[in-house]
Order: sequence, then C-alpha cells, then structure tokens
Amino acid sequence: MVVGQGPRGTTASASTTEAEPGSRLTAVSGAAEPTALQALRALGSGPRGLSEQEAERRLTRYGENVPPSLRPLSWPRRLVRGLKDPFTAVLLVLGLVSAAVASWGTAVVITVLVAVSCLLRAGGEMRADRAMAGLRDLVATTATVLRRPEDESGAGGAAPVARELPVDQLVPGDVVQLGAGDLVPADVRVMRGSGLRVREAAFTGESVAVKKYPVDAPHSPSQPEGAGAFDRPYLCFQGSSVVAGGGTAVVVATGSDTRLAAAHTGISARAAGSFDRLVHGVSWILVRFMLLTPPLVLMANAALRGQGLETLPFAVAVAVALTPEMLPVVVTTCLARGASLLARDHRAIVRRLPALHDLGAMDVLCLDKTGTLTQDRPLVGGSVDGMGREDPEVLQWAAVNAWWTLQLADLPVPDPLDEAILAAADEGELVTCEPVAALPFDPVRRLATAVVRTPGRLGTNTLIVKGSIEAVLERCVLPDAERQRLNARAASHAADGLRLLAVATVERPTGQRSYTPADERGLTFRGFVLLRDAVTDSAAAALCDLAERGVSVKVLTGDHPGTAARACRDLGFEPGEVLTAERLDALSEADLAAAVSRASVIARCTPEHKARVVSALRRAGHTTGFLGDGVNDLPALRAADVGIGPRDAVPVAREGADVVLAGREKDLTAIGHAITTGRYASGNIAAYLRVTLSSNLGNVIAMLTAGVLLPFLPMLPTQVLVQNLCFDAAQLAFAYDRPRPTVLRRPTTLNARDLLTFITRFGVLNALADLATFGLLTLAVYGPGGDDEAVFHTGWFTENMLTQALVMVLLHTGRRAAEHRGRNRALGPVGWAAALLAVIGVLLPLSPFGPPLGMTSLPQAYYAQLIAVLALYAVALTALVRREAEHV
Ligand SMILES: Nc1ncnc2c1ncn2[C@@H]1O[C@H](COP(=O)(O)OP(=O)(O)OP(=O)(O)O)[C@@H](O)[C@H]1O
Repeated sequence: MVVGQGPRGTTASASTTEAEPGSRLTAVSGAAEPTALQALRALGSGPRGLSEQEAERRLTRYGENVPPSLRPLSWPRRLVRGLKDPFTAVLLVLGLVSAAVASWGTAVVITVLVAVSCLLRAGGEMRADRAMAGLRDLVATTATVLRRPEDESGAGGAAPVARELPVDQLVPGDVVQLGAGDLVPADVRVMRGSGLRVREAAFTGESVAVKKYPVDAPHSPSQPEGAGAFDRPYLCFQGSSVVAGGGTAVVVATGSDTRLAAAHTGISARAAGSFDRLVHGVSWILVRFMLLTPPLVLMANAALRGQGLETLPFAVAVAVALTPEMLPVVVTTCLARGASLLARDHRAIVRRLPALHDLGAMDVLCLDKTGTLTQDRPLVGGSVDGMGREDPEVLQWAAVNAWWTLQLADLPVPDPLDEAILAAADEGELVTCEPVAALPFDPVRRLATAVVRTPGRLGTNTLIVKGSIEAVLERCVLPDAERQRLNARAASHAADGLRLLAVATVERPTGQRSYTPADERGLTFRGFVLLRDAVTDSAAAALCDLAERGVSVKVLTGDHPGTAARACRDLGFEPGEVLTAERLDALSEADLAAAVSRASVIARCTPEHKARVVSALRRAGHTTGFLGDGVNDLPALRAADVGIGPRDAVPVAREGADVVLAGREKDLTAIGHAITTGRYASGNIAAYLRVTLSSNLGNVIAMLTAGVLLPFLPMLPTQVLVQNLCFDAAQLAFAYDRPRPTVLRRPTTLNARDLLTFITRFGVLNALADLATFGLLTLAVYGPGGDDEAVFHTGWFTENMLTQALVMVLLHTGRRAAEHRGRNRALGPVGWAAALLAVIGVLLPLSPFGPPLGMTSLPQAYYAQLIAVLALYAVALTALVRREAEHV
C-alpha cells in the first residue's frame, strides 16, 4: 500500500501497520493519496490516539521530537565549529605559512594558541548551552495530545484522555489538538478543523495565514493534483503557528523527519540583530587588518633592508598580535553569565544568548496594550443600542456568539473578552440556541461569528457577528451619516477608557452547508458592549523606569485609538497624536520610518502592521525590542532585535520570544532588570573590545615602526606570541567585571565605526609610549654601540606587559573611578588580572622560563626610567579617558 510522500518528496510504501517517519505525508503527485482514515491506519493509530504504552515504544524508536538544530553538539563537533571562526581560520593560515617556511617556534605557539582558544570556547559554549537548556526547560512548550491510559489488561483500551505533554515527547501517530496561539508541534495531518488558519512564514515567507482543513480523499477539486506540500490544506508543519480557529490532527513526522529539520531554517532563523551586526563588523575589520599586515611587513623590510622571507615569522607574529583570540570566549561567557544571573535573581529567561546584548543596546521598546499595559481581565460595564440606551439584548447576542464560538472550537482558547461577556450574561438562555457553525475570532478580520438556528423561527439561521467597531460597521447596511454617528459615539466611549465591541446580526435561510467570512455582510447593527480593563499594577512604574533608562516606548495595539490613548494617560504616559495603522499603509518606506519614529501610540494594528512598524524602526537605526503576549504579536516578536514575552503569553508568542519574563505575577519591572543585565553584559563586551583592540593596535604600530628603524627584530616572534597569550588570558576577567555606572544608564550601543575611532585614538597613544621606551632602550640601555639584542627584547617585553596592564586598569576600571570621583577604589576582577599581568611582565624574564624565550635580566636603571615613561603614559591616558568620558 502506498502511504505517501514526505515533505522532502520521498515516496514509500508500507506493508506493515506502521510506516517509517518521513514517508507519511501524502503524495505530491502520481499514485492516489491515502484518505484520512487510511493515513491514520498506516500510522498504526486511530481517532482516539495512541495508548501510553505504544507511545513510549515509539519514543524509544523514533527519539525525541527535537529539530536537529536544537540538539546539543558533541565535543568534536564543537571544536570543529570553533575552527570555522574567522579569527581561528586566519590564525591557522598564519600557522601553516610559518610551518611552510620552517619557522617551527612560531608554528607551535600559534597551534597552542588556536588549541587553547578552541578548547576554552567549546567549554564556554557547552556550559552556556547547558545553562540555556535548563532555562528553556523552565518555559517549555507543551501540546494537547489524546492518549489512552492502559486498562487492566494492559491493552490501552481505556477512553482517551486529553493531556498537556512537552512537545519533545510527541511521536508519530499521536492525535493532537490545535488551538489559536499554539505552535504546530510536529508535522501533522488535519483530521478535523474549524476556522483553522496557520501562518507558515518560517517556510514560505508568506506572512498571511493560510486556511487548513481536513480533506478525506485528496485530489479533490480544491486540492489540485501536483501541488506542493504547502498547498495541501490538510498538512501543517512544525514551526508554523495557529493564528485562528482550531482542529484535531494526527502527527505524521517528528524530530529530524519534519520539514523544519529538512529546511534547516524555521523558527530559529531571523534577521541579524544588533549584536550579530557588531560582531560581524568588528571581525571583518580585524580579519582584513590581519591579512594585510604580513605582506606589509615583508614589503617594508624588503624595501628598506633588502631582507626576504626571513622576516616572515616576525610578520606573522605581528598579525597574530592583532588578533583578539579570546573574543568568542569572552563574549559567550559575558552573555551566559548574565543570562543565568537574570534567571536566578529576576526569573527572566533568555532563550537566545545574543538577545541579552541586544537588550542592553535596545533604545526603543514597542509594547502591545492589552495584557501588557492593561490586565486583560476586562469587566462588562453594560451594553447599549445605537442611540446610547441601555439594551441587555445586545449583551445577550454577544454572549451567544462567545459561547458557541468557544463551544464549537476543538481546543477552545480562553479569550478574556468572551469570558467577561459570558460572566455578565444569563447562561441559561445561551444553551437554548441551537448551534450551526462558528467562524472563530481572528486578529486580521477582528470579528467572530456564530451561526445559530433563529430562535422561534423555522427555516432561518441567524449569524451573530461581534468585533471591532470599524470591522462590524463596515459590514452593516447603514447610511453613511448613521455610520459616522455611530463611530463618533464609539470614540467618545473609548475616550472614557472603555473597550468596545460592536454586535450585529443577519438572518439567512437554512440549507447553506458551510459559512465563510464572505457571509459576514449585509448586517443589521444591534449595539455596543462596553468593557472596562484596569491597567497593570506595575505598568506605570515600568514605563517611568524605561524612560529613565533612555528607552523610548511605543504602544502598538489592535484596540481603538481612543481606548489606547486613555490607557496611556492613566499610566502617566503622554500618547501625543495617536496614529492608526490604516494611515501607515499609504506611506512610503522612508515616510513610514519617520512617522513611526515620531509616534508613541499606533492603534488598530493587525499582526503584520506591528511587524512592519518594528522593521521600520530597525531600518531607522534603532535597536528595537517588542513585548507582547498574544497571537497577534508573533510577527512583531520575530521582526524585533529582541522579542520579549511574559510567561502567560500564548505558546507561539512565548516560543517566538527571545526573553521570557517568567515571574509568577505579571511584573513589568522585570524588563528593567533584564535591561540592566543586558547592559552589564554588553558593557563588559564593549570594554573588552576597546581595551584589547586599542592595546593590540598600539603594539602593532610600535612593532612595525621599530621593525623598520632597527637593524634587528624589536621582539622575537615567540616573545610576541607569549605576550599575546598572557594578555588574552587576562582579558577573560572582563566577563566577571562590573561595568561603569553610565553604562547602566543608557543603551550600550557600540558600532564598528565608533569602535574603530576609539581604538585608533588610544592605539596611537599606546604606540607612542612603546616608541618612547624604544628610544630609551636604544639610547640608554642597549646603547648606541650596544650589541645585546636580548636586553632590548626583554626591556620591550616588560614594558609592553606593563602598558597593557595600565590600559586594562585605566580604560576600564579607571573610567569607573573617574565617574565615581574617587569612591569605590576596589580593584575588581579586571584590576586583579591587570596586576597579575604586570607581575608576569616583570618576573617572567627573571624566571627559568626567561632564557628559553630569549630573555635576560635588565639593568636596575632601566626600571627607574621605565617607571617614568609609564607615569607619563598614565597621565596622558587618564586625560584622554576623561575627555572621552565627558563626550559620552
Ligand atoms: N473574542 C473577540 N470577539 C470579537 N472581537 C474581538 C475579540 N477579541 C478582540 N476583538 C476585537 O478585535 C480587536 C483587535 O483585537 P486584538 O486581539 O488584535 O488586539 P487587542 O487585544 O485589542 O490589543 P493588543 O494588540 O494591545 O493586544 C479588539 O480591539 C476588539 O475590538
């Protein structure tokens, strides 16, 4: 029996009761596709799902339902991945070049450097991944699955029970229920559905949700022969999200057999965030420098001294000296440490490490209103007709709509507006209506419709439509003037802070078999339901806190502009002129960016509008966050540099978020803590980059200049590399340091261009100190007629280590001290690492390791002169630091 064709287009036949995974989706072309029942049988399952025992057996056989991209990497694979890092790749090339010219010392030191940085990086990443996996488990996503408990005979014949199961425990043949806000947990075939609409943007790039429904016998007219897997309305794929409606479906493929695994993209693929851009920018600047340095050194030596390839080891060592080998380790450690502190102290879970940096850099945070600024526990305040008179019948119509749209859904999703309406209505009367069909709420239509038999009349059905004012009024048969009057009345209620739903009805003859949104027309307006929604306790404090931290807030809501403006005012947040999303549609990309940068509140947003606004803000140069909890927030969460979701967000919003606020109560002040932690991490990363790059650049300039002026190499290649290794190791302290207070007050933006200006300025100063020492050594110690190169090399090695220690202290701890104006003199991890570096710089030449490295002891007088040079350098550096701090 042909079972079908997998998403990757493989056909397979199954003669057993259960086919192989990956072969379960129906054929795209050719042989007849199985009917729904045949597909269930081929999977060895049934409408009542699998027994617990059978599910366990399948879990052992097929493994957990985790896409390969999320599985932990083994040690060897991690090490290999470390080698792909651009710095490591350049180092390896330099190592190979050294080996090729038989410069074994340089080649060995470079190999050690690469091995140490790969090991440290793999170890750091592994620790970070373990911590992240633990954190992710705290907010794991579940699916509603039908399983049959075993009966006494152990046959699993008992009635099925619907229960929540972690998504990774699903197996082929499981029967799952889908509801709005769910993530499709595996590749599934829909068996039953009502108004089911799924967004497959992760695969197709198409942001508009597509309809999904069961097809008993494929190749029906609605399902053209030869269509691709995504055109099959009865197939839903892991990683898609349910935006409306619900259904029951059978799992046809899990784990590595899913389309998500085959596509290697999906839910984790997203546009590069601010962090990725920074790392990419910095890496490529450095890689270019590194590749350019050896040929330059070779050419200079050839031109000035007629030397050839014998200067290659030195040229290679100079390029290596420029490399921040520890960059990946320091960055990963800073972020992982921040993420675990945030989880421990403030119960905010970072699900994607770079997002922590982006939180620190975020300067605009977009929020939805409902459920974030307001409590989303509305209370009905009354219902009125078009003339503003109290009319309980309007509420009753709305309640019948709410009741049957919920009852007819496979997996009813609690909707706060519907719950409020049902709580206020007379329940006894609801069930007396006989249901026919329902079109569940979706945030694009902004409508929900229930069809019931018209009470007391045979032969007609009544469509009860409730939804946003604009969406309902435009479907009502009304003169324009009346429509305007009703809109104005609604606006005045909204300005009082009320949320409004409009209700309308229409009668249709029975006999129509199915209903679609096209039937929501020619309506008779019935009235408004008025609801009150209190603001969240912590929202006012959180908004104030965000403003103090230099983060501007924008509210993007699907609600009425009047209601949104009033909620903002109640929170002490001046909304200014409220834009409606409709107005954005007419704007060009440039005008859109300007308009959304100015506006503080944008109302009547569809999910796509929210994403468009976020993308426009990013294009305008803002690092943009989005905080939302609903199914209408998913595209924006994914479009933002950093998506934030509260713990009680619908599963798709939680899965789409990079940071989940997992505290028990909806506490928005947790965002402030998350931002602080992000700024800590990104502040430390920025300090590390500044210190290490300006110091490396200074050394390289000095070495190149000295190399040209001296008749011998200013430092031996191995000495350059040892010094580099010590300095790099000391840099790890940045992952554990406290950044300066100004870092916490403003978004920590660091772009590659600013960084380049900074490192050039400080690098040149560093080079000047090095060259002063060079003069000192030449004139005083080595002497004009001197011939002991070892003294020169040692003197310069010690000076370099001491200036690097000074740079660490003054560019980092020193900046903090400058801001503290003398307070808080504690050394901190960076201070201690710098002290250790200085001690090594002085003692290494005197130790037993000195002679093998070509070093010797220095004359006493040199130390006194060196102190003078260092003191001058410290004064100049402090002045430059002060000047820079004043400009920040
Ligand atoms: N269950 C429902 N039935 C009918 N209409 C609804 C229902 N829920 C919401 N609406 C209408 O649709 C509008 C948009 O809803 P949506 O869920 O997109 O955003 P919201 O909850 O108002 O705001 P936010 O975007 O801030 O979360 C609501 O303002 C309301 O008028």
